[in-house]
Amino acid sequence: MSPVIDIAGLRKTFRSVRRGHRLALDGLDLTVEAGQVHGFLGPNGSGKTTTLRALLGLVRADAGRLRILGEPAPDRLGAVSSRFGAIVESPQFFGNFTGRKTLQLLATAGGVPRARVDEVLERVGLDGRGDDRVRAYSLGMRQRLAVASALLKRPELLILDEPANGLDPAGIRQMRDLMRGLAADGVTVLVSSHILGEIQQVCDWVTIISRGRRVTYGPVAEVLAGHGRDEYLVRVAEPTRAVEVLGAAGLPVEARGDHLVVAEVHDPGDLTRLLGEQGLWVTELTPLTPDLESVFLELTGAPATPDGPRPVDEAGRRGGDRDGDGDGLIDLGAVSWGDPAVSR
Ligand SMILES: Nc1ncnc2c1ncn2[C@@H]1O[C@H](COP(=O)(O)OP(=O)(O)OP(=O)(O)O)[C@@H](O)[C@H]1O
Repeated sequence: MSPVIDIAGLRKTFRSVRRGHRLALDGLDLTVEAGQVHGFLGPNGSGKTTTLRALLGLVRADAGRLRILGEPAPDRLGAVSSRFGAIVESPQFFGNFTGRKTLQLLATAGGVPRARVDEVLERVGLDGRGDDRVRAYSLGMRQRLAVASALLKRPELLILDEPANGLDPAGIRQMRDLMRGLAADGVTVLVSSHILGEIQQVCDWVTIISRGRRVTYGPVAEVLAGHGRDEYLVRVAEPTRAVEVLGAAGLPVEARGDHLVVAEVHDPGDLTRLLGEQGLWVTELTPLTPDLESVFLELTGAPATPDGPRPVDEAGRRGGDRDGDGDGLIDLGAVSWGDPAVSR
């Protein structure tokens, strides 16, 4: 089966008279197979949003292959537009409308039966709040409303750009549960995020990019294992003497609290034998697996920072909302229907 998203050699340079040329994508590759919950990670400015915008026909790439659901993008997006949903821009909602009314309007515009509105409200956990005005929604609820709108057409693929940005821990957890639920329903999800702990919990695959290029990809567990440094956490009765013994054997060792961290341990049996021969009995021995945060830092040279694109609806609050009362406009294009034509 062909990949759901297949991007190869994608290049994009932004040219501006004032700021000159900026290479945003430098031959980027991204492959997402059906059924994956695929994390798309990279530092600020590494090209994640530009990649997604190019895929959706919102920006024109200079070179490269873009395919979505087997069709070349952007030329044949129309043929598959009913099969995917995307939240890549900042959707703005009209604050005076209820969540339900908002979705009903979007359903009508998209030719979706209105009965579907209740289903998606329930799917994103807004069923109890569907009759509240959007202006009373928290940021997390607005994010979930945006996801609900993208789900109206029962997409088999959902593309989410920074869905957890700006959310508090409870909102992040709800978004995580929502993505897990979608995955359980068989929806393929491509999600970009800076919140790597979340990605590690939710995604089974990951692609990490830096400066417009892919630097690693694969199943999360494999990517983490591939960057392990054979480190072990050791607890031993006489740590000071253990440091001497291990150091003399050429193993890098450092004290961490009342434990030792020993690196370059290819066989943990060697470690227990070395210490045991000196009468130092190991009471605890735990392999240290790197987390996504440390792998990300190692590969990109940059920490994952949370100040990415504006979260859902904030654009409406900042710029599109002249009287400052939280009313934005419903922007059908912002919540992409998989038809990039309306978003341009
Ligand atoms: N419309 C534009 N005009 C000029 N430069 C742009 C434009 N859009 C993006 N860029 C530049 O392209 C590069 C990649 O930006 P992009 O928004 O794709 O990165 P990103 O990985 O999504 O970053 P973030 O996580 O901060 O959103 C950056 O240097 C950015 O400044």
